[in-house]
Amino acid sequence: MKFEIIGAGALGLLFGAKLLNAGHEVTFWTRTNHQADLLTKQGYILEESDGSLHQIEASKFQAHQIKEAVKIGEYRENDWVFITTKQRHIDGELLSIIQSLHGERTGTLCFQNGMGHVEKLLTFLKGRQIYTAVTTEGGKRIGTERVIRSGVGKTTIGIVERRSPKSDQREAEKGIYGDDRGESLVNTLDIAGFPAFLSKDIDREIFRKLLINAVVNPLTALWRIPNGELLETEERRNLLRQLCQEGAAIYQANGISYDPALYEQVSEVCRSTAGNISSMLNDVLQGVPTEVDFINGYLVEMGRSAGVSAPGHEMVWQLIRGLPSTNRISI
Ligand SMILES: NC(=O)C1=CN([C@@H]2O[C@H](COP(=O)(O)OP(=O)(O)OC[C@H]3O[C@@H](n4cnc5c(N)ncnc54)[C@H](OP(=O)(O)O)[C@@H]3O)[C@@H](O)[C@H]2O)C=CC1
Ligand SMILES: CC(C)(CO)C(=O)C(=O)O
Repeated sequence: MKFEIIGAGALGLLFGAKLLNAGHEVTFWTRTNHQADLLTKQGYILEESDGSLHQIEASKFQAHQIKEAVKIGEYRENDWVFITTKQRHIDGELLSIIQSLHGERTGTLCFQNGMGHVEKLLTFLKGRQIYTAVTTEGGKRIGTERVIRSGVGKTTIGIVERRSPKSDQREAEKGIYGDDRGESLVNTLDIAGFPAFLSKDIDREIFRKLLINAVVNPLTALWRIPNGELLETEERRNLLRQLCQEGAAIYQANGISYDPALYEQVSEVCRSTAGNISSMLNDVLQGVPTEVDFINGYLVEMGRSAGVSAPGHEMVWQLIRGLPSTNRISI
């Protein structure tokens, strides 16, 4: 298969490496010319979860700056465009560039945590197949030259539909080739080494992950602790419980189904990813903007529109937004 990967960060490089090793064609589209140059000169290293190192030879793939896509990418005969940038990178400019990478039967798969990007994609890429991946894979990028797979996760994909009365068109598309295409991607990912599943109800997975991220990410980022340490004290567990309860009330008011054993589910994620630095803590430590607006911010707005207040989520949202980008005070 032919893959275009937009965003050669942690997740893009991880998926790209293993798809290349499985014999697929991969082109990386980077924000800067500098990164594309380095990748095409030196390749990069994948450090697997068992510590083994795999050199990804530069001769095996292409890498270009995204701005080149309009010139050289127009209507390529590709199978999939993977969007592996952060939420905040998906703006009008990127969306119109993404359009030029689509051939007749290209599918789009987006990997972002949080909410907001899907609606943008559905609006911009009208008539295209948009899939979402909900993944618990853990990728960490070290410079341009190395990506670490911190844990083997599970990747669930599904075709998304517009959450508005205009859903008829998407339903029709799904009927034509949606599930076949998804199934073939799931098999490809599985063979490449990513445990993958096709969901007929991807919204359920998306909302399940949204709540997990809304509870784990801001608290780990504020307390600067790995996920597992959230369960260590009564104070931390109490706040975890409060955020779960508020999330459940918001979902209930919006008619979104959720697992009643939410706290246990979140605790299980903390245990199974105990050593992980959450993506939000990682962003805070690197001094780059977090995805809190698309996670807790989104949840608070959902609550407001249904008349449900969520003081805990509102507070952690604002606390994260207010964090300084560097530690300026030393004693
Ligand atoms: N890492 C993980 O394990 C997981 C991540 N996710 C989600 O996946 C998404 C990506 O995460 P992650 O890979 O960690 O993020 P990274 O920050 O590592 O990667 C994002 C990449 O996108 C690039 N980029 C930014 N703007 C553009 C653009 N206009 N065109 C092309 N590339 C661009 C960035 O380039 P530059 O560095 O030059 O700015 C960067 O290389 C996030 O939404 C995250 O929530 C979900 C599950 C797990
Ligand atoms: C599941 C969790 C919390 C794992 O770290 C995650 O998705 C993240 O860090 O963004």
